[in-house]
Amino acid sequence: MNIPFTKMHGLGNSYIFLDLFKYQIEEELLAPLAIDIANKDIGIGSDGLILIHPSIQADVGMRIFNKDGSEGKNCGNGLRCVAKYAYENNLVESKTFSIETKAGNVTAEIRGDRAFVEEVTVDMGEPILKRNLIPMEGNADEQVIAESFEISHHPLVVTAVSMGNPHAIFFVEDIAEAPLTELGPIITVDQRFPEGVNVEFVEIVSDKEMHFRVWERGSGITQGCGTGACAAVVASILNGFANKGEEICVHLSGGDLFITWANDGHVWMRGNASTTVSGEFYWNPKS
Ligand SMILES: N[C@@H](CCC[C@H](N)C(=O)O)C(=O)O
Repeated sequence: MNIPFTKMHGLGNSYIFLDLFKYQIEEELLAPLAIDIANKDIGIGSDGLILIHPSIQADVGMRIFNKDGSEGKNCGNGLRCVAKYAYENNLVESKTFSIETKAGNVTAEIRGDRAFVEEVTVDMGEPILKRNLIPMEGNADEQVIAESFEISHHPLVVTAVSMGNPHAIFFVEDIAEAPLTELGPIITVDQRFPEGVNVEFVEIVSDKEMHFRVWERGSGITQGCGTGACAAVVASILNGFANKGEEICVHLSGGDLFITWANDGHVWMRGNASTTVSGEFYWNPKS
């Protein structure tokens, strides 16, 4: 099979994008395709696969598959890339449009023109804080704010937030010393999170700025995670480290994102997106 693709990234969090406005791929091929195409040795190399597809309920649709072939419900960095692709490729008419995700519809706003989208702002909707909806085991209606979380003899403190996908946030004194490599792969599959979890370590610099590192569910360490940055800002406000209604700069390994948890409850994400290469992937599904 020859599969046309575009590789894009948001702050180094890279995905292979397939334009399903132009062709279709059978459903059962998507997970194995994600695994192969994301593999740097036999494929192209990326943190996963994203489908840009026609939508009935929105102007354009997005589906995201992690590197291990599992499907996520949302992807912040992917959304900015989808918005850039959709506008630059005339899939949408205006600079403000809706994108369907498995977690619901969001609204994207473009800064730039058809030749080059410079920046995208996304209204990510409201964070989900009820424990059973994150989901995390325990008392269904409670929120998970600064709760003791013992793992592998490490006495951690967790705040959990869903942005349509689950995030466990751990505040640390020094981001350089965060036990991401050691604990990321253990926490992400911890049974207290029945659907797994994206794991974030965050160092607060001030009420306007934080450092952030992530172990993504299904993909491992990545340069950044847009939904994770949103969740980290919500968690920092829930813990009293920052304020609602103020834009906060999140320093990810691959660059900066600007996040606001607005007073109406919606989370706004502002940042760039980049296109690196387009081509055809020659794929033998059986190999
Ligand atoms: N990198 C993404 C999130 C991708 C999905 C995530 N790994 C999950 O399984 O929930 C982002 O930028 O938000």
